[in-house]
Amino acid sequence: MSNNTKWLASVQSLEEAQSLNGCLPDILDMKQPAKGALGALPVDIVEDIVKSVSGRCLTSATIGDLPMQFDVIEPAIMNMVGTGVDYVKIGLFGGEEQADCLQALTPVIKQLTTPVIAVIFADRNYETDVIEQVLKAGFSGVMVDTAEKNGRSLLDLWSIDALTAFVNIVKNAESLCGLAGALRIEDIATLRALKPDYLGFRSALCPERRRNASLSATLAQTIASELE
Ligand SMILES: O=C[C@H](O)COP(=O)(O)O
Repeated sequence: MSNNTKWLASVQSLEEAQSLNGCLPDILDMKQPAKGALGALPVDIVEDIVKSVSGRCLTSATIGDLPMQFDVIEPAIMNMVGTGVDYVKIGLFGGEEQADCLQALTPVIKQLTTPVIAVIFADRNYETDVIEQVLKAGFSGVMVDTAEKNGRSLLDLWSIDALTAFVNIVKNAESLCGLAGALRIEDIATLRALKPDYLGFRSALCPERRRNASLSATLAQTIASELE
């Protein structure tokens, strides 16, 4: 919720996390890109990374690309909370069950001390009041990302007007606001001008934007410098 846009880097292993020791992001995010947009890493790997980071930056972890069913999502949130991560991120993949699932999750999310971030997707369809539903459900932040990792970026899918409206609604609700989705280093200046709290990166950290490959600390350094 500050005026300076920070950055989030998604890593898929302890080795990748340690390769960023010289230029840690504001949020070190843990996910398994090969398993989807928000593919989950095993909890023991998340625990190892949280220990290795040891409070030098914030951490987040995703729970996987899961159906919008309370009985599936609630235990996955609790498992990830148990790792000691600073934020848990859950993807809202849309569909008829989503509104009921959000309602059922509300008391769980509100009583957790670990903040939970909702991720919506620029390439999914939602009820028109989805952001309001998310804000009411007690999430500490809302990110927009892309569900299909097919090369189309957030800026290919949403206009600047739509992004501005999103950032303003989320920030006016005093909730954290993040933008992600195959962002390119060249997009940083445009997106930063909208004043989101975070920009999130995976593809841009990887040589040739191959998000399942290993990330490059040099690309991470470039992103960090752009955001300085
Ligand atoms: O949360 C940020 C995501 O990891 C972004 O991944 P991406 O840049 O490959 O779309």
